[in-house]
Amino acid sequence: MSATTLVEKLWDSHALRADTVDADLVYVDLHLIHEASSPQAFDGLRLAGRAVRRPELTLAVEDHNVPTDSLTIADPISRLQISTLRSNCAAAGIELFTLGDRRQGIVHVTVPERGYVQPGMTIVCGDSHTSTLGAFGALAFGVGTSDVEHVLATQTVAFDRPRSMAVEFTGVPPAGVTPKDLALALIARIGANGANGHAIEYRGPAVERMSMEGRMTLCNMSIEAGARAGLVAPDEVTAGYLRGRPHSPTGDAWDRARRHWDGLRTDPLAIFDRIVMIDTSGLQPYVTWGTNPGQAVRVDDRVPDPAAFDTPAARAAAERALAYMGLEPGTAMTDIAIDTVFVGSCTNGRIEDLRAVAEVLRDRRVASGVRMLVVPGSMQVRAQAEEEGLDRVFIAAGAQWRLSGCSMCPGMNPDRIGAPSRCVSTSNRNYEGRQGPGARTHLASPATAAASAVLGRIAAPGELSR
Ligand SMILES: CC(C)[C@H](C(=O)O)[C@@H](O)C(=O)O
Ligand code: SF4
Repeated sequence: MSATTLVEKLWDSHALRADTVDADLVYVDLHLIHEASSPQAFDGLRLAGRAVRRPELTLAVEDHNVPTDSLTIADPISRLQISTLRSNCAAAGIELFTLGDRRQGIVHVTVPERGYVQPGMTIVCGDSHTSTLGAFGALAFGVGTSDVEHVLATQTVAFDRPRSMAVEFTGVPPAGVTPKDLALALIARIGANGANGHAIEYRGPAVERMSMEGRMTLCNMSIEAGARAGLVAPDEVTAGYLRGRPHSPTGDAWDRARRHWDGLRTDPLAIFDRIVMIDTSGLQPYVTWGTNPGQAVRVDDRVPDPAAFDTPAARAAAERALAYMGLEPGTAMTDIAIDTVFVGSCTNGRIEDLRAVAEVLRDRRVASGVRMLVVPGSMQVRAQAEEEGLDRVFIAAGAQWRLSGCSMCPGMNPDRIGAPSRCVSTSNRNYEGRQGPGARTHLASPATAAASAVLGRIAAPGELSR
């Protein structure tokens, strides 16, 4: 048998190879749904007179439209989205983590935390950042709403086989350089479309040493490089994370699962369509200056001059981005004043992220005139943070400590910011108006966001080292 990559192994064990049509038919082990992308899918199902094929392999979460300061949904559109999800799930017998439930949170944070996501699985959700779950050595990808309907009806999805790309992170990252910085550095290097059509396997010593939380951050951002999925081969770190979670296997089933997971790796002689190598020992914290995640520089660098870009398209994109962002070429990133800081999202709303923020904020204050929201990625993260006393650090510093949800990441709930706000955000998207009409977003790591909150301007975590 020829040597294969991990993605090929997962694909071959779940896909019916199509000879006559363009796409393969992939069996879905776990289907996740949320209120923002599922209503039309259920409508379609009803119109066609079909039932949900495998409700027990489907899980639903309320996350995009929920408020994070109250259990009451005041906004009528959000209320409708949520009540629609509730009635669809009740009618189909689908388990739902509702607002107020201790299992509620952002789908990509709470579901893996509960042990549902295991190596070797195929997982889809009508949400691009489903790639997060590839951190477990699963093939996890986002699908459109019409695909959600198809999965509900058949437990399969038609999909083109992705091309394979290896991203190898070597070396040891310097202090203050986090998985988010690795992701931003990668996208700055290859561009926001650099991995189009590919599934990225993250490898190398820096990934092997990374926690599951860090691997999820990395896989989450794969989409922002244009990739369809990102994944990491399962290892001891994966098993250590999964052991004892509510839905992890136990007893003999655990032993069998471990043996299965051991085989889930890329063969030594397997060939990737593309390989990118990045030495992490030379990296610094990154922050975006523009309106796509690839428009990023080191925090200690300057806003670039559009004239310096290679192609007319890149020059035009940079000019437009700078106009929207209200920035002048040559300005030091650390001279850019900010008024909002958002810590949270499926990229950086996990416990390690909150610990990193608390470490910076302890015995310090958020600068006057800066509004800072700290929003746990799940209610379990919230409970854990409170057990560790992190909430008290945030509140003492003057930040707001919230319930869980997508919050300020997508501008789809009350946590919106308006023009002319400038926000350092730990989320993953910075296009025009993403966090609210006219809002300007600078993507960065939790540590960078916290340092920026304290100094009232974009700042590197190292500027506040103790
Ligand atoms: C609303 C949802 C479909 C969307 C996505 O697909 O990613 C959202 O989560 C986002 O981050 O923009
Ligand atoms: S936190 Fe942001 S990126 Fe993640 S699922 Fe919610 S809206 Fe999408």
